[in-house]
Amino acid sequence: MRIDKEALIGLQKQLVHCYRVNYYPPRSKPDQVLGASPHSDNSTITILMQDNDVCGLHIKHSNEWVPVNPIPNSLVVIVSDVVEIWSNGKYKSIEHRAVANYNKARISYATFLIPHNEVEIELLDHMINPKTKQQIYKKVKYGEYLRSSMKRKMEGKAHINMAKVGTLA
Ligand SMILES: O=C(O)CCC(=O)C(=O)O
Ligand SMILES: [Fe+2]
Repeated sequence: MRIDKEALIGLQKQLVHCYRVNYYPPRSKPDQVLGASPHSDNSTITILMQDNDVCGLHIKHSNEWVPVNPIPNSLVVIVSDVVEIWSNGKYKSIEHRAVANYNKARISYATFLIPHNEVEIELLDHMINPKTKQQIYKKVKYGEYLRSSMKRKMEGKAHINMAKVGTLA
């Protein structure tokens, strides 16, 4: 995003990490249950650790669900909504879901890096395309963005619309 590390940390005002452990019990009919519904994360970035040998995470790519199979001793870094807003849609938050497995339990550990509640997130001026000058996102207070997205049920990326120009918050 053509921004140095210190400035990036400054934009968050405070480095807050939220942590979630997801447990997907074994299923006899995995295609009839959904582990985690399609969503993008409302954080800045998410760092995910998955079991070394149990698959379950899928990302949406070109309108298809693509499995992200675990690579031993590796972490998955997920670009999330705040980066999409800062970059005016250039770096998109990735839509993902988790599916259950036949007779096999899975655990994933997610760390969400989020800005301080009072921080106003808005697109960075230098991320505006000089040709189109189009501004996709408006200024939103992170705490309000977080609360508004948590009030909704997870429906892909529908919640990021509240930060779009022309949408009444
Ligand atoms: O279990 C997974 O692989 C995904 C979990 C997830 O998307 C989340 O906790 O936000
Ligand atoms: Fe997620």
